[in-house]
Amino acid sequence: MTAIVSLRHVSRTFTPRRRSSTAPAVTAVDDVSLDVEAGSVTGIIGHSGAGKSTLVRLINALELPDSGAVEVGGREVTSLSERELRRLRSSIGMIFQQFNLFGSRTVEQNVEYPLRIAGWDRAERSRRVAELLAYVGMSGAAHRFPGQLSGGQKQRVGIARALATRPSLLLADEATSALDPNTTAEVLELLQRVNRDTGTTIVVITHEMNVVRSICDTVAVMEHGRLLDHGPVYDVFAHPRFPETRRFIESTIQDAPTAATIDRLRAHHPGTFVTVSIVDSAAASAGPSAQQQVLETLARHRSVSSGVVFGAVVEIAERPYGSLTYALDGSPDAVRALVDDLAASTSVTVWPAVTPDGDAAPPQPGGPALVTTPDRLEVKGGRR
Ligand SMILES: Nc1ncnc2c1ncn2[C@@H]1O[C@H](COP(=O)(O)OP(=O)(O)OP(=O)(O)O)[C@@H](O)[C@H]1O
Repeated sequence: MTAIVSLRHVSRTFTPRRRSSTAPAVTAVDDVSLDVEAGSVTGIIGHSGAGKSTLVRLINALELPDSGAVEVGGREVTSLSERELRRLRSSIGMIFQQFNLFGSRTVEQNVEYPLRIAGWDRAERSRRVAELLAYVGMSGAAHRFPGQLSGGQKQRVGIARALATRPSLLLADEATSALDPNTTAEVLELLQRVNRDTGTTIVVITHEMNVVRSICDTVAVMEHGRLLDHGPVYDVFAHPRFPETRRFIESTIQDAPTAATIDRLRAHHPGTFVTVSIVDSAAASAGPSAQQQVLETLARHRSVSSGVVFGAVVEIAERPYGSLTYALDGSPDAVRALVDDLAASTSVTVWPAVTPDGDAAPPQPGGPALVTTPDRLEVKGGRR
């Protein structure tokens, strides 16, 4: 794999313009090293102020780093002349949250604009514009003005315009943040199609993990200018190293039942509740039904009866991710042995047991649950 963008220890600090200002300097990007692989869809996720837009401006050379190296297409940006910088900028497609279309020009003229700047002749321009509008499903709106379009349609035009000169890199800065969920899904699908059809590398800047989960194959999490987790999307979801990343994941996926859900389920199901993770285990590649078969076989062997009471499984990067929760009924020793069997290959959460009179034995419902993994045994805290 080759990197189309390579950042090495890049920092950018903004100092107040006026000497008299008491505002502190802000390090918007702080010692970031990151490769964007050619042909990938890479997500950069972070809250407002994390430094995402500054990172984008460093990639398209609208900002230069105070220290570190930014390489785009194999060329170090600080070594480029003003003319080369302009050429680099125009070779990168950009789409924006607020679309940035010319309100006084038609859809067709908006898409044609970068081709004019790049010096394409009239016949070529008109062929290319027709092709692009057909590709984004906007042929019927060629003579309309942006003010007559919905947000989703405006973004389709924005994408057509960004692709006009066939850039190898497309930067999408919060491209779906102004759109409703259905329109967001349509625009993300279009971006994914662009990536698959043309091999264009796409860098998606977002504060929504849902966007990352939908189309990215790699993700970088930013906070206070620093890069936290970074890697293939599935790996970051499966093994977040930072609590901020975990919180982003929880904002898009409920990958296990909450203690309150467990309490509700107990009203209908007896037995010991265990939540078995479908992450990074053999079952993760084979899917939830394979995991269920494994559990049923082990349960029969231990004379424990089992039934699924809750499932939280989604697909990430075309692999299943989440958990299944079972009610296990059998002697305490047999259940314990079964949990040990399961924990040999994946992470297992044992929810507090229930006493014969129906109350949860200590620890109380909502209290700690015992988590067993192949290499650790720990008590997991409180209500989630
Ligand atoms: N030109 C500038 N001058 C001074 N401070 C700036 C400048 N650009 C960015 N900053 C500061 O740098 C920090 C990071 O800003 P940046 O816009 O890169 O974050 P972001 O993650 O894109 O946030 P948002 O999603 O709100 O745009 C913020 O504290 C911001 O105020």
